[in-house]
Amino acid sequence: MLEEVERWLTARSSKASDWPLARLLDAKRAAGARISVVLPALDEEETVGAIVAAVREDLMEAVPLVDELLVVDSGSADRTAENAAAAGAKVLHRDEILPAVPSVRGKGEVLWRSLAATTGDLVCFVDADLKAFSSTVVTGVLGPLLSDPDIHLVKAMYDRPLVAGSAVLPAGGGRVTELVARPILNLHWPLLAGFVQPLGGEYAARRSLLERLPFPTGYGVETAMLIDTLALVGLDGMAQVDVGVRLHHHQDDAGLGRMASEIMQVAWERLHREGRIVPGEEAVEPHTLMTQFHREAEGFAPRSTDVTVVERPPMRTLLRGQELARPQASGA
Ligand SMILES: O=c1ccn([C@@H]2O[C@H](COP(=O)(O)OP(=O)(O)O[C@H]3O[C@H](CO)[C@@H](O)[C@H](O)[C@H]3O)[C@@H](O)[C@H]2O)c(=O)[nH]1
Ligand SMILES: O=C(O)[C@H](O)COP(=O)(O)O
Repeated sequence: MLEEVERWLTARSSKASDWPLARLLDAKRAAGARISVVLPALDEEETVGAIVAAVREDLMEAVPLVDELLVVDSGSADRTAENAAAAGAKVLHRDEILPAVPSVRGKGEVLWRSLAATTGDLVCFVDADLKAFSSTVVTGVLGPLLSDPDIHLVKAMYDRPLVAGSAVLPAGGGRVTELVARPILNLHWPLLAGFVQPLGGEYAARRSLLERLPFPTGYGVETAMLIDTLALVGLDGMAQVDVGVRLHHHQDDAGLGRMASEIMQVAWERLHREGRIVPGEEAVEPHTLMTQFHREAEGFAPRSTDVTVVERPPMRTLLRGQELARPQASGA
């Protein structure tokens, strides 16, 4: 590990219990900051309601910490939107935000759109598939931002059990993190090697940072955010907070393979932008049709999926000079 990372780990790591509510409320009042919590959600009817209810009850009704709670529906076919609204969130379908810009699929797309539909100076993102959720995830990642103006992005860190059938193994989750993202970051951005959960979906940031970042529309969004934030604010502008244990819905191996491809593309693209990959005379673009196999009665059947990464420009460039019509939300 680089010495700088060792120093950063000591200086910029904390625990959720280091950030009690009373301290955050004082800091929020002093800073005059508004706080938005955003959940990106695609077919999360089983879990979204409990997460919304916890944030609403603990951080909006019991105390005035969170000012705005938005679920962005990423095109769900189930009752995600209804359940989120019933639990007390504002709910917007991705197509209702910036309607003049046609939507594409993906998590990064809805995170990007959420910036145009929220007003918080601080924005906290939380995945909508978390089980046994505690609102200390939100207070934890807000803590360093509320108490230190030099911090711009705070990621949650946690243990990652792996649920396999009815068994819950205490570790082993975060397979793409361990097999793809961590090796890439260590190889090419060793300053980011101290992040325990670089891919985690629970983090908070200043709007002033988020609106300056490009957003890959899919699962490359967290990898891009770490690399681009490092370039914009430096390692000391980032922090991480231990929030305990995280249980979530696991994707199958094929889904994780496609996620890994997107993460690799986002990383290669940034190496290219940083001038670290110099193309030969005949540059060859990556082949972005990914072939995977499944067993059928006759043998292995190939299935190809387009894993092309689309990138949205920094929201600031889009909003500049434009009057944004804030969309009407369903639910509270
Ligand atoms: O097209 C999509 C896909 C996902 N989601 C939501 O995004 C969140 C995370 O998606 P999920 O499929 O559960 O991701 P993971 O397999 O858990 O992937 C991990 O790694 C990804 C890559 O960094 C991160 O985006 C995730 O937040 C992180 O949990 C969930 O609320 C999803 O409903 C969308 O809104 N739209
Ligand atoms: O962060 C990751 O590596 C992916 O979300 C996969 O996580 P899982 O192995 O816990 O499903």
